[in-house]
Formats: sequence, C-alpha cells, structure tokens
Amino acid sequence: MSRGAWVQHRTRDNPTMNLLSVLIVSFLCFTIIRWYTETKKKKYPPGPPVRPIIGNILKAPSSGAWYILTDWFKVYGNLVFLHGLGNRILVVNNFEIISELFEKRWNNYSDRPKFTVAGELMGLEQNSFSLSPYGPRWREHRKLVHLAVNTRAIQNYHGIQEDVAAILSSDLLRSPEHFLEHLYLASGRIVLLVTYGIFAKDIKNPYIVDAEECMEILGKALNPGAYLADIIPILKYLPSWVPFQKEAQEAKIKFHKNAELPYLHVKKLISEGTAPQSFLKDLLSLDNMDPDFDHRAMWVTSVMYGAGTETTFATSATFILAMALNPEVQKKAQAEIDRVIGTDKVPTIADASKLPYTMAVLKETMRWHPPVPLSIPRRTTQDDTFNKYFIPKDTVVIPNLWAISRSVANPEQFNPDRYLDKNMSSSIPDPSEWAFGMGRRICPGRYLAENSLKAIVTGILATFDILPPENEIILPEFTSTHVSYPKPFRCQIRPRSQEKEQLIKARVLEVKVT
Ligand code: HEM
Repeated sequence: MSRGAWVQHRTRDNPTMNLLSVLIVSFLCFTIIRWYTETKKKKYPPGPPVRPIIGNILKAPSSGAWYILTDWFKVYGNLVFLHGLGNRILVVNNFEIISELFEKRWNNYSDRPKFTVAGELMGLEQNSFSLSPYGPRWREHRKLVHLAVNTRAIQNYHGIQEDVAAILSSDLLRSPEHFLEHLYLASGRIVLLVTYGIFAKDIKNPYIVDAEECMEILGKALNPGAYLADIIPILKYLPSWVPFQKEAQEAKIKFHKNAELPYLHVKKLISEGTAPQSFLKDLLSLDNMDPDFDHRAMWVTSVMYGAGTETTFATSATFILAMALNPEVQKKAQAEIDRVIGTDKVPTIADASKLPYTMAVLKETMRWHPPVPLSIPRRTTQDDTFNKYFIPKDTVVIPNLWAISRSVANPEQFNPDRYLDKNMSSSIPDPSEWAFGMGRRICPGRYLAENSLKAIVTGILATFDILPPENEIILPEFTSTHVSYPKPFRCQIRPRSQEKEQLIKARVLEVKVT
C-alpha cells in the first residue's frame, strides 16, 4: 500500500481522529478570529508580552504561582492580564481593588471559573459548592453550611475545640518530634467532630487519610496552569487512556468515596439510634421533602471537612515555625497569657479577647504566610471596565492574597506589633478581612477556623516553649500547593515547666470528646 493510501485508510478507519481534527481546526479558527477582533479593539490591563493567538496565557505558572505573580505585580502593577487561546486571566494584587470588585461589584465577580479538569472531569462543579457557579444550587448549599457555622452556632463548638486543643498538647508532650502530624490530626479532628460527630483516634483514620489524598489532588488541579485542558478545554474529548483523563476519572471516584463513606456511617448510626450530635445528623433530621436533599447534605458536609482541615493545619504549622524563629515574640505572648489568665490555667476561646498581643501573633501568622495565597479564583459574568481597562466577560479573576501580605513594611519580618502600634496599624488591612477571601464567596468557615486557631495557639503558648533544633538553623520553606504550609522542619517543643506538664496532664483528663 502506498503511503498516501495508508494515511487515507487509517483516517477513514479512525472516526475519533477525524472528529478530533475537525474540532482542533474549528477551535483554532475561532480563537484566531476572536483574538484578532478583541486585541485590536480593547485596552486590557498590562501583562507579560503577548504573541499572536497564544497571547501570554502559556506563561500562567502551574505551581507556587503567587511568587511569580507577585514579581509581575512589581513590573506591571495592581492589575496583571494574561490572555490567549480563548482564555483570560486577571490577577488583582491590591486589597482595595479586590474589595471594590468582589464586594461592590459582586454581581459580576461571584462566579467560579469553569475548571475543565477539577470541575467537569472530576465532577466537582456539580457536587462541591466551593467550585460551583454562583446560582441557585450554590445558594442552597451555602445556606446549609451557614446553619452549621454562623456566629451563634459556632459557640456550641467551643467545648470540642478546647478539648481537641488539650489532646493536642498531650500528644505534643508524648512525642514532640511528630508535631506536624499532631497538628494535622487536631485540625482534622475538630472539623470531623463538628461535621460528622466522628472522633479520629489517630492520623491513620480512613476519613482523614482519604480527605488528605483528595485535598492533594485538588491542590494540584486548582493551580491556574496545572492542566493544559483547563486552557484548551477541547482536550477534554481526548480518549480515556490519556494520562490526565485517567487521573481525572480516578480522582472522581476518590472524591465520591470520600463524601459517601462518612455519610453512610452517620446514616447507619442514626438508624441504630446511636449517632452523636453532628452537623450531618442535624441536616438529615430536617423534615425535607426534596428528593435531592440527602445528596446535597452528603456533599455539603464533605466540602466543609475538606475545606476546613488543611487550611487550619497550614495556619497552625506556620505558627509553630514562626515561634521557633522568633523567640522574643513567643516570650512576649507567653508573658501576656501568664499575666492575664494566670499560670495555673489553659486559656479558653472566650479568654482570647483579653489577649491582644497573642491575637496579633495569630494575625501576623496569617499575614506572614497566608494559607491560601491565591484564594479560590472567580469569573466575570459580564464585560466590565475598571480604571479605564477593559475586563471581558468570562475572565478568570485571581485575587493575589500573597501580594496583599507583602504590601507592608518589612514583609518577611514576623512582627505582631504591626497590629497594635497606632502609627502602623491603620495602614495594614487585618488578615481576617482578606485571608478568608471577600464578598459573597467569603469563607463560610472563618469563625470556626479562627476559634480552632485561638484554642490551639493559646493552648500551646501557655504550656510549651518552641525552640529551633540545637546547632541547626531553620530555613523556612513552604509547599507550592493551593493551600500552602511549611515543608517538614525540625524544632524542639518542651513543656515550659514541671507545673505546666502537670497542667497539660490534668486538663486532658477532663476531655469529653471521644
Ligand atoms: C485558616 C483556615 C481557613 C482559611 C485560611 C480559609 C480560606 C478560604 C478562602 C481564601 C476561600 C475562598 C473565598 C473566596 O472565594 O473569596 C475559602 C472558601 C471556602 N471555605 Fe475556607 N478557609 C479556612 C477554613 C475553613 C473552614 C474551617 C471551613 C468549613 C468548616 C471552610 C469552608 C470553606 C468553603 C465551603 C469555601 C467555599 C465558599 C464558596 O465558594 O461559597 N474554610 N476559604
């Protein structure tokens, strides 16, 4: 057979290839026409140099993006625009502009982007309301979450949070070298108890292991340039044996299992009449006639668990790192706790309001290394103009929280006094106003998270000294994942005195959660 006849024969026999070629050619034509008409007419915000058709979109970094985006901020300013191949990304590097867009212009900036891989192929757009479009389904899910974590409801969890913090202290006493595991377990325990009423005995608890795997997958998938299919959506039609398709299918199954297993467990306990108090139990006892309600309750609970564990862990691990590196700050906070609360007690969550310096340490922890440096992106639903720049419909908007965190004097310095010194504090936006996002999609779990962190931080400072390892310098390094936390490091965590050791042992005996 001649070469030409062979090619003809192969193409005739392969309808997938035929369809794919037509799709690719149509996509390219569409992109060229759109690129030409758009770039000639409009004044976009500045950004890295563009090339025909691909623009500058392929420069979108795939991990640790906040460092690169913040370098661009120094070159291009508060708004940085990437576009090409039918995509547009706007990076916003300034607190006031993010508030203007997300809060005042919320009706155009509350949607989420279409993540082809995480949203469509992994099924999260349908099920996980944190990625779902702004609309009735999102509203239904968000209403349910609000029931569990509004400012009044979270007061019911103080006992759980203080007890878990007490167990954490006892774990740190027993094996301080495993402090990162203990912190992860404590963060998971709080959310697992609140959402499902389940007490995780150790880090190998299957729900904790499953959720950790899911967060790892999601962490990768949410980075702006992680999958080419997010930039060229037509690639989603590639056959199922292509590596990213296989990854997405496996992830979809994992996410479903992660939502279903604890849900089925709680349902079983409810039917046996032995289910402890939990958010899911409350939801399932609501008299709801909607046939979809159980499915919604299952996913809402799972999303809360996923969103709450890693972020709380990231903040508490950053806190330990900051304390090991800043002994004077640590001593000052310990002195405040001893003076205000006394040396024979562990502070409660209610005590936190009496501890301004210690709370400034917590704020500075969230600023020094924000746990979610690029938040979760949004998408414009209409064309907009800001400062004479054109922001088209369907632009992915990334609020660069990392850039906000660096917008203070000496950003690498860990200095809680920024929030207390009157000359400095007015110029620094409090991290509780931006580290949890802004506007309609602001983190619904922020009050719960803040209380967990208050219990963990004050509990540790009251009873332990955190020191760098002997004869070793700690070089602070962080993961490049969507939720970013310190890479494993060593430090010494020792009870401040024998009395403190006794205090930890006595407090853990009073724990009610099991
Ligand atoms: C230190 C801890 C936490 C941090 C730093 C954090 C940060 C964030 C950020 C930056 C967003 C994106 C908001 C936006 O689009 O503007 C978010 C969304 C979200 N967070 Fe948190 N979060 C934390 C803890 C929690 C907890 C404990 C829960 C639940 C119990 C939770 C549940 C959620 C959910 C469900 C969303 C999606 C909201 C939506 O799309 O409507 N988070 N969080």
